[in-house]
Amino acid sequence: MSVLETRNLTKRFGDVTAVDGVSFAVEEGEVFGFLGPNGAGKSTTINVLLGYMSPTSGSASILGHDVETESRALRARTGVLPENVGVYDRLTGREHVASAIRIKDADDDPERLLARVGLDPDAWDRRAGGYSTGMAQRMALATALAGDPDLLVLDEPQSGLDPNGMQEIRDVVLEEAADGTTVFFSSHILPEVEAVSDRVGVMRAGEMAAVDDIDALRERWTDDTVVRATVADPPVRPEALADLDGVSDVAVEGDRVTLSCRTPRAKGRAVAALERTVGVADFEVEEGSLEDTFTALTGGADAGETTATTRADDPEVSA
Ligand SMILES: Nc1ncnc2c1ncn2[C@@H]1O[C@H](COP(=O)(O)OP(=O)(O)OP(=O)(O)O)[C@@H](O)[C@H]1O
Repeated sequence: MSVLETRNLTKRFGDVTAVDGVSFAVEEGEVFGFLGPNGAGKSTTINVLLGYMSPTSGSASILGHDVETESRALRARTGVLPENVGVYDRLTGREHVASAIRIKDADDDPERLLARVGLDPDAWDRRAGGYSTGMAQRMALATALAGDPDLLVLDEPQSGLDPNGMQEIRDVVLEEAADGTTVFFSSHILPEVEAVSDRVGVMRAGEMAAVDDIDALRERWTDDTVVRATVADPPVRPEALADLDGVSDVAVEGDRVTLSCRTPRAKGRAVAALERTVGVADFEVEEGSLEDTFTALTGGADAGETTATTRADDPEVSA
């Protein structure tokens, strides 16, 4: 069952089309990474999904509830960590979490939730007005977890956190997913998305540029993986290697061979072929990263529509 679904979702602000006919679905129990450069339309999509603003056209549903007409029902089963966390300065962390539990009509223990997100117990009874950004972020995540939601929507959950804090968020996301919670995780921090997501959707200039699982995206969009080997017993015959499935380029210089491989299997085949024929004394592998994928899909972190990169041979990416 799709926990979250959009159909041709469009949101305009005057002349600006922030979200332009976006359709995608998030399935039950998956962690869906939502990527895109600044201004791509991620927050607007999330605001429409949570019923904070109406779409100009198209529709969306969460947990079977229409986001426009049944936003109250869907919010009861959804935990949200918004992009800009607002705190009530005079309330303590404990009071914030207790209030979220009350609103959800749940019976969680506030201390258990605060401990899960790594907020220092010394801070639980201090006013949140004095919290650092990272502390407020942790507290907000604890409120999002109140009532054991079926869907967690996390908008840039790691902003303001140190590496330790980012690791804690990652752990919470993975624990929630293991528990069957569906997680919609919006972030610019690519390694974090890569570490927790089953699939990713990449927005660019209001459109969904691609939706796929991370491995498939990487395979289609990153540069070749490069294998650099020193062989034990030259000379190397480049023709034999170039014939291997998935090997796109071979360069030989004395006992050094550089192979460009389209797929992980091609990499394995190439090293095995070298070992069989001339022996491998040493080798290193340079993998294409998700960073490259992201750049290829969006035309760079700050790119607008005009500089975005597209591939004419990819049916999922409109040029
Ligand atoms: N309330 C608004 N009024 C007018 N334009 C808006 C409004 N909200 C968003 N926009 C515009 O819509 C586009 C998409 O913005 P949005 O905030 O959804 O992108 P984003 O992907 O979340 O970016 P970021 O990662 O920087 O938060 C931008 O061009 C933005 O300027």
